[in-house]
Amino acid sequence: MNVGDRHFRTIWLSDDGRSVEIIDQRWLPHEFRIEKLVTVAGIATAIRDMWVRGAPLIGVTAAYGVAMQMTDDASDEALDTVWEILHDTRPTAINLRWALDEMRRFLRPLPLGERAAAAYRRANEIADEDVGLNRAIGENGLAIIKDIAARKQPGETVNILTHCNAGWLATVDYGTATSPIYLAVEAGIPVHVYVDETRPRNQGAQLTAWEMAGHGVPHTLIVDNAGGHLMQRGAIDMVIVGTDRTTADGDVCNKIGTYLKALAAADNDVPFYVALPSPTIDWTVGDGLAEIPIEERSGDEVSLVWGKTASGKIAQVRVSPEATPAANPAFDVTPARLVTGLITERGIAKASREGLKAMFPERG
Ligand SMILES: CSC[C@H]1O[C@H](OP(=O)(O)O)[C@H](O)[C@@H]1O
Repeated sequence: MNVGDRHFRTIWLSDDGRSVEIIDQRWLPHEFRIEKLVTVAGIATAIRDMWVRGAPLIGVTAAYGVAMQMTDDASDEALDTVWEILHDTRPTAINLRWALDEMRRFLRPLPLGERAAAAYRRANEIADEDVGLNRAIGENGLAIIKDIAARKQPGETVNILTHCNAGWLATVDYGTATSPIYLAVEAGIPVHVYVDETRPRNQGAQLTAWEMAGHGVPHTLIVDNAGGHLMQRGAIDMVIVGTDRTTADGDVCNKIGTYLKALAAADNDVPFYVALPSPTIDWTVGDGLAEIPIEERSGDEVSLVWGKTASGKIAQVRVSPEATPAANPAFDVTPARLVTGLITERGIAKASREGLKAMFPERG
C-alpha cells in the first residue's frame, strides 16, 4: 500500500537477488524503518520477535528463508533443517507451516543445482499470490459492506470494528480484514472503523491505526474492552477480523480478545466476519479449541509497553509492579457457531465443514 506517495509491500527481494527487505513493524507508528534480512537466522529472528507479523506475511517471510538456505546448502538435510528452524519460530499461524511445506514439496524433486533459483522464484510467486488472494477477499467483503450500506439511510456511515492488525502490514499487501474496507473507501461508501488497540502488543493502536490514517479511512481507536459496550448501543454494524488458523470445521484462531468480540457480537446480533486466504485454513484440524497450539509469549509484553516520550524517544515503560508475574496467551479460538461468515478469495463461506467444502471442493 502507499506510504506517503510511495507504494510499498511489507517484504521484497533486495537488489542482490538473495536477501530480503522488510518494514520493521516494531517501530511503527513512530518510525518507518526498513531492515535487510540476509541469513536464515535473521529471518527466524524477524519472525520470532515480530519485526514482521501476521499469518500470511510470516509464511512469505519463511519462504524467502528457505530460498536463502538453498543458496548456502541445497541438500535434503538442509531443506529439512531450515524447515525445522523456521517452523519453530511461532506455533499458531498455519501459514508458516503451509509456506514451509509448499517450498519443500516444490524443491524436493529438483536437482540440487536448480533449487536456489527455483526457491526464489517460488517464494516470489507465493508473495504475489498473497496479494491476489487479498484483493479477491476485498472484492468479496465489499459486497457485505455494500449490503449493509444499502440498508441504512443514504450517506449514513457503515461502522466497522476490527481487532488487532489484519491489514496490509499483516500480509504482503492489501491485508485480509482491511481489504474490504479499503475497497469500500475506493467505492465511495462512507465507512468508519473502530480500531481495537489490541493489548498487549497493540497491533491495533500502532499498526491498524497507522494504516487507516495513511489511507484516509475515518477511524477511532478504542480500548479492547469497549467493543461490547458499543455493540450494545448499536454503534457497530459489523465486525471483521483476520485469523491465524481456521479449522476445517470453521473454528477461528485469532489474536487474543477476538473470542470476546465474537461473544459480544452474537449477544447483540452484530454480524461477525472473518477474512482469510485459503492458506490460513488448516484442513487437518477440526476442533480448534482442542487442537490449535496457542502461542504463549513473554509476560514482559504485558508488563512493559513501548511508546514515544514527550522528547520523541521511543522507550519502554513498566505498567505493573516488578514482582507481578504476567500471563500472555497471544491467541484465542472463536467457535464456528459465533462466526457469521468466512470471507475467502472465492466468496463467503459458511463457518462449517460443509461450508468450506462447498467453497473448496478439491479439499473434499
Ligand atoms: C491476516 S493475519 C493477521 C493476524 O495475525 C496477527 O497476529 P500477530 O500480530 O501476533 O502475528 C493477528 O492475530 C491478526 O489477526
